[in-house]
Amino acid sequence: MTTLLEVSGLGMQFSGQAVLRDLSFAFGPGVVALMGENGAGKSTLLSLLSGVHPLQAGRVCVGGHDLATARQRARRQLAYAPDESVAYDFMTGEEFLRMVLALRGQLEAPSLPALVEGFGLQPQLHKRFEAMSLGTRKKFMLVSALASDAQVVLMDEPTNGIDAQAKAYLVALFRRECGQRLFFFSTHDQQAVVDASAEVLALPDPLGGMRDA
Ligand SMILES: Nc1ncnc2c1ncn2[C@@H]1O[C@H](COP(=O)(O)OP(=O)(O)OP(=O)(O)O)[C@@H](O)[C@H]1O
Repeated sequence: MTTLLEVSGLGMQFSGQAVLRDLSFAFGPGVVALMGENGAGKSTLLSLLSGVHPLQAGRVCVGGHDLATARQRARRQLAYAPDESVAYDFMTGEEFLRMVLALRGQLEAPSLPALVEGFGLQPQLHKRFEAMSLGTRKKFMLVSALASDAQVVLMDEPTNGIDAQAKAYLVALFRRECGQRLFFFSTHDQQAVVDASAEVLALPDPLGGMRDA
C-alpha cells in the first residue's frame, strides 16, 4: 500500500488542556471517516493535518513529506474543505474557485466543470458569497478542494447542510476516486459512512466515560 497520510505521536493542548493525545495512524488511498463525540477533537485534528495550526507534538507526513520540515511539498499534496466558508463575502463563486486554484499554483483543473455540474453550482457561479445559502457556500468549499490535484483531500463535515443530490454525488465521487486519492473527513453522518464504505477512525470520548459517573 502507498502511504499517503501518516501521523505519529500527535498531541494537542489548548491552555494546558489535552484535546488529542499520542495519536498515530497511516492510510493509503481510500475513504476514511473521522468520528467521535462533540468536542472529541475532529476539527482540531483536521486543522493540524492541513497545517492551519502548527504542530505541538508528533509528526505528520503527507505523500512521504514531513509537514514540519518539508512544508511546501507536504501541503502541495493536501487540499482542505473547512466546515464553514472561508471566502470573502464580496467574491463570486467563480472568483473563489479561481483564487484557490491559483494559490495552489494549478493552472488547470480538468475536473472542475464536472464538479460544478455535479454539485448543481452552475447557476450560482456569478453570485456573491454574501448572497448564497449556507449549503451553496459549503458546496463551493468542497469543489475547491476536490478540483485540486491533491492526493489527500481533508474535509470537515462535508455532508453537513448539502442537499440529497449533492450528497449522493459526493459519495459516488469518493467511491470512484478512492483507488487514487485519500478522502479523509470528519462526520456525524452514519449513513454517509455506510454509503461511502468508509473506514472509521474513532477519536476517544472527550469526557473519558465520565458521562456515567
Ligand atoms: N482555539 C481553541 N481554543 C481553545 N479550545 C479550543 C479551540 N479550538 C477547539 N478547542 C477545544 O478543543 C476541543 C475539541 O474541539 P473540536 O472543535 O476539535 O471538536 P470536534 O470533535 O470537531 O467537535 P464537533 O463534533 O462538535 O464539531 C473542544 O473542547 C474545544 O472547546
